[in-house]
Amino acid sequence: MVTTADFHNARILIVDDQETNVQLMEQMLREAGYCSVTSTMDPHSVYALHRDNHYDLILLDLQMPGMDGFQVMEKLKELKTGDYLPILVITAQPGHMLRALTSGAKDFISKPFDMMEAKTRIHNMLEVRLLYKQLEHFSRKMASLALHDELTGLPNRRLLMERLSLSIAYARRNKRIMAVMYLDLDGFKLLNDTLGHDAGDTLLSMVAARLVAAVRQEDTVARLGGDEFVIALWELSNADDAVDLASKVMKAVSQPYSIQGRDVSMTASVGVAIYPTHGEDVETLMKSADLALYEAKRTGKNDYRIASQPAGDAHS
Ligand SMILES: Nc1nc2c(ncn2[C@@H]2O[C@H](COP(=O)(O)OP(=O)(O)OP(=O)(O)O)[C@@H](O)[C@H]2O)c(=O)[nH]1
Repeated sequence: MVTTADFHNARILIVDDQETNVQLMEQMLREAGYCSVTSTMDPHSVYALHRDNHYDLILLDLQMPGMDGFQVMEKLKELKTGDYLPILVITAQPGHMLRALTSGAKDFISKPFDMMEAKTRIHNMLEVRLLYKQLEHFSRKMASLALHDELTGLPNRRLLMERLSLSIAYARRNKRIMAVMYLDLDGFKLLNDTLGHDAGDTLLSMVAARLVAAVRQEDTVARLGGDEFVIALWELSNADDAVDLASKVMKAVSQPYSIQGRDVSMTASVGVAIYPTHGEDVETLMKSADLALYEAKRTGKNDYRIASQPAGDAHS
């Protein structure tokens, strides 16, 4: 829904070579409650102004010397943002209306204009533009939610799988090694039970930030849900790097936390699987890392284990 505040804060640009017209329009918009109104008398500046300010409405005079409104609209199309161009043309020539509409204008106001009609057309156009922006924002959010964990903002399982596939393909082609690190917090349930779910959420977000800080930018830190995280290590120089990284990640997690004014300690268990030794595809690598993690948990937690063999071979 578009609120009154959205309307009042809408960014409006007036483009007219006649100062009196600009003043009249500015006054009308100000009286109607619009707070973010700017103007230009130079049609050549509209392209750069809109590129930088993303106006919600451009009130465009069609007859201007040097560059007319039609040329301004052509130029604006070069922005190629796939965006809705919010142009309302103002013209004294009835013959220009159809041409303006087919050139990209969304609506028009005829000069001399009736105040009420002009205000209503401006309001209606802004409503469409603001709804369009909300829809865009919403669909971006939905797309991001489909691939990210809402609490921590980290990639979710789906995005992790995509990144792992890419990482394995890269390692295979370049004859490199990469690794999957599976991490699960120790005794997280107790923290939830004693300090509450909100404190648990805060800790999960803090752990996420520490994991991201502990690895390289090209690595992927994902949250699978609950207190389970997986790190896809894009490329390793040698298998020993995985051991160093497991220690580094565990150390990062086990630094004290301050949550709701209390000092909280937490540790993690880690299982590591290395491509190609412990698996040559996503599924086997994940399974190998999971089994190694299970081993670290079983033998006392707060420790890491490197997989011993590809997951599928464990039962053979
Ligand atoms: N605060 C919070 N808790 C969650 C969330 N998702 C899952 N949990 C809780 O996380 C806990 C994870 O359980 P476990 O991993 O089995 O518990 P644990 O105490 O860490 O056990 P170990 O791994 O054996 O050390 C459960 O209590 C879940 O209810 C969440 O988004 N936020």
